Amino acid sequence: MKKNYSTLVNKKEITSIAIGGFDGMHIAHQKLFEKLDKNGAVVAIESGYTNITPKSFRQEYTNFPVYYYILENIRHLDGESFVKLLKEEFPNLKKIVVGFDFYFGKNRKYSAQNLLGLFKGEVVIIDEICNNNVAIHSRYIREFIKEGNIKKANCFLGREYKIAGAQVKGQGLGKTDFVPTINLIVEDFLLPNEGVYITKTILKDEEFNSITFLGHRVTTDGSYAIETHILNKNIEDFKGKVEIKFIDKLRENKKFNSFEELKNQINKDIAQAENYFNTNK
Ligand SMILES: Cc1cc2nc3c(=O)[nH]c(=O)nc-3n(C[C@H](O)[C@H](O)[C@H](O)COP(=O)(O)O)c2cc1C
Ligand SMILES: Nc1ncnc2c1ncn2[C@@H]1O[C@H](COP(=O)(O)OP(=O)(O)O)[C@@H](O)[C@H]1O
Repeated sequence: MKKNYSTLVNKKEITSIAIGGFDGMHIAHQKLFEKLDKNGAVVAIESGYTNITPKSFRQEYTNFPVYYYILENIRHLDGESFVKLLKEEFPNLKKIVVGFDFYFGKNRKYSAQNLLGLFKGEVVIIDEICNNNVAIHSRYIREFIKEGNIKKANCFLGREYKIAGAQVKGQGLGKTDFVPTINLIVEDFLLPNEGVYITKTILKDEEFNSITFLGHRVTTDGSYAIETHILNKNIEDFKGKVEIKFIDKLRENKKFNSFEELKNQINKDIAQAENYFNTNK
């Protein structure tokens, strides 16, 4: 896990910044961060639409401190005022790093190229970063997650897609009729589509191999649930924060004619997940 800047470093010490939305903190974003010096910082402009790394979750994926600015508060600025604001915020700023498609100011009128004339310091513009000729962008990662294409999403992220939530009470059926699961409620994060996933689950900083079901429990009460079963471990009444890292999708959600059929399928899912973990140690 990366640093947690609960108290951010003094902005006067910052000499370089990377600017953007940075939802996902994906591979291309990390390429920008590589151009920062040791007193670098990430300036994350919050659009309100971030759902891969929502709110303050971006800090987890970089060692540089992340400063958040609300897009609504700065989108009206002209080029000079935007650069002036950056200079006021970071008085010792010497270098700005942005990508080829960075636009800012009123009506996104100003481009990365305009920064070269506006900022009296070094401006680094990163060329488009691609994976197999496809540009890496958070909008594509969102599509992959939504369609359950976790492998592709992870490939663009450069890590496993992770969501966080809080434990909630389930139907109480898992333990007796199926397998025990931790049910959770997730806010802000984009959820993969309905189905069964090979996952890792983090409980109180400890990571466990797991299998996770997301979807409407069409075989039981029909309600939407996110529930994770920790493999080969008995977890008694866990309460608190739950994090889930997605590895791959196993199958779609399905309605079974009996609890017994669902239980048989769940056992098969578990065997498949175990097989994955045994062969990918
Ligand atoms: C690995 C796994 C796969 C599951 N697959 C399905 C499914 O395909 N269809 C379905 O209706 N419910 C499925 N469920 C959800 C069960 O219906 C659920 O675990 C059960 O209703 C118990 O819920 P509870 O934990 O709230 O008591 C699955 C659960 C797990 C753990
Ligand atoms: N594929 C990429 N190649 C180069 N730079 C990129 C790429 N994706 C984003 N950037 C840069 O990273 C910063 C954050 O961009 P942002 O718009 O938040 O990313 P995304 O396009 O993934 O949503 C911007 O300066 C942007 O120009």
